[in-house]
Amino acid sequence: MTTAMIFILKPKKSSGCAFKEKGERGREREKWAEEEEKKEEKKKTEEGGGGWTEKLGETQIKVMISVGPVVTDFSVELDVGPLQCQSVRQPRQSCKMAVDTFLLREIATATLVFLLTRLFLGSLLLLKPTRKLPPGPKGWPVIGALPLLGTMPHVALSQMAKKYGPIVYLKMGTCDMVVASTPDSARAFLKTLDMNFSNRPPNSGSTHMAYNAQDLVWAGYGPRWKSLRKLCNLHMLGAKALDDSAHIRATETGHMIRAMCESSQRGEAVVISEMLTFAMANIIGQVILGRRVFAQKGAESNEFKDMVVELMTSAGLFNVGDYILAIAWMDLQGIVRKMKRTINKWDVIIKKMVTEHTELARQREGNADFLDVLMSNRENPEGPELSMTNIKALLLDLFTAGTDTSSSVIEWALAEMLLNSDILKRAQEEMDQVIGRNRRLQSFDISKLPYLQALSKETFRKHPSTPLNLPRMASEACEVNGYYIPKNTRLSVNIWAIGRDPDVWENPLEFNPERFLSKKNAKMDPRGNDFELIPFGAGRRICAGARMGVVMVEYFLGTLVHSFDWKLPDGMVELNMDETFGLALQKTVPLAAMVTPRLHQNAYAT
Ligand code: HEM
Repeated sequence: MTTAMIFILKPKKSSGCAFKEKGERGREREKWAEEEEKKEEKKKTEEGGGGWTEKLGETQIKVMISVGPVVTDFSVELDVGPLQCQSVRQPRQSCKMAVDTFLLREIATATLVFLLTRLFLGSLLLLKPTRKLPPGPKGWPVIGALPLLGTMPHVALSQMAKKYGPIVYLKMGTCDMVVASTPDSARAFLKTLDMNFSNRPPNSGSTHMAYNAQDLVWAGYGPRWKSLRKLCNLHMLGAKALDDSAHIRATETGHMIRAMCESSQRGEAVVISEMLTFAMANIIGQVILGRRVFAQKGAESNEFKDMVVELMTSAGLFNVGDYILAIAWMDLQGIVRKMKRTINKWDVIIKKMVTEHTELARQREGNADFLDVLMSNRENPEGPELSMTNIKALLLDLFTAGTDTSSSVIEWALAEMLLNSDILKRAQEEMDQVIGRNRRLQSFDISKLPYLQALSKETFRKHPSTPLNLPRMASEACEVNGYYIPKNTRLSVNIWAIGRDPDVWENPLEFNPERFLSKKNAKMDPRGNDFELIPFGAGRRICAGARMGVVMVEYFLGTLVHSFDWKLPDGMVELNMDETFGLALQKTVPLAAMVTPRLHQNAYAT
């Protein structure tokens, strides 16, 4: 009698064009995936697809094979002693049996029948007519549709949607990509198939700008992602945490409007993006590090702003090397070189922040900030441990996503109002009635300012700061609207096109906040529930800072509109409204404007 191990192996899933995950991240994801797989396995066995054995008697086992709805079974008589296991249900589990040569022959036959049946039925399924890819442009040999995207991919993809329909398929080098450009198609991916699209594809941005996806934005859908998101929600971005930091926003806005009054007195124009980035970075600095990161607006804060823009722009570019891995090393567009330069600068800043924070630990005793919380989670027995790299990567996420997105929305809103002074006047009149002119806006006023809320929504619609959402990836092959979506297909949702869709919005190119005062639209929630307006994406990977984003936009925009009259600098007759594409959509020419205080002078004192 001989002893043998029986393994019923599941065919290894193809990795498509995804990079292979390495080290800690890989192991962590594997563990999470295994648990998820166990749950899925049971479901799949019931739905069809797999093979397993059951003990029938002391010397007989039943082998069952299923592919789709078809189940085949046969029994095998064993010329052996008693079996040492009850059943072999999990494909990855092994079961030791004492078997003789006869048994080995039987098992070999059974395995062969299983594989042949699976192959045969599998190929029948492959021929099913439902495996039709969504329509899309043909593209070029080898590089596929990459050159068709140009420098304004959101615009090019929106034009393709007009030609091919709500879901467009593009072969991008060796990778598959689909783009959803209507509310219904976005819902199909981000809500109906949310779980299947809850991962982000690996790319040069996540590798070089997010410490190899060790952050929250690019983390694989797994325990570390869950833990980072929970910590952010509890201590920084959730409703309670935002209420707790209201005083920080109020103080920082005070600094900002006083600096603007000084610019006004000097007759200087205010550069909106510089001013807002300075204020927002200081707010985030106080929440995370317990201190402002810039004492004064100047060279240092402007350099910080340039770095945020650089990071957001290059991380959003379509890098040929991400789609044709064989030539990634050539870095044909020079994107990776630029990313490495930027991240090196960031790394110095973040390391300095963490070192200074550690040195001042004593002063914060009993008054922990967010970085203290993160540090205490480095050896958390109840969750995945956070490494120093995870913490640095998360800080980078929060400082970049937390400043550039909200400030660009506010900049676009002010630019639209400089083109249409009636909107500015109407917003000011509403605030004069509710708040008066003796004090400035406070957080609790916002719920009584429907026009201000409508103004924010209209800006989110026409100028979403993340035009193509952040990319997602299909974990498994699936079907959407009758089209076959292969495993590892990259998904972009054209939020920009949805906001300008004439089938959804009347006169979509017109900037008209009033559209959000009507019954149906007034209730529209930009935080992922109404797919006509999804500036923060939707589903389980929706923007972690959506609540903070809305608060920042409404509060800062309201304060700026209520506190000042606005006009273009003398001599400027036309306002440039061109966009520059990136992860966040920038105004190509930063907005500069002249401001005049319009409240009682005491209102600027605090
Ligand atoms: C107007 C402001 C903002 C806009 C328009 C915006 C937009 C977005 C979008 C579209 C996504 C991708 C969602 C998806 O895949 O479905 C995202 C993700 C994210 N955003 Fe924001 N964002 C804003 C503000 C913020 C703020 C203030 C923070 C934090 C300080 C933040 C942190 C994040 C993070 C961490 C993610 C990744 C979430 C995940 O993958 O689980 N965002 N944001």
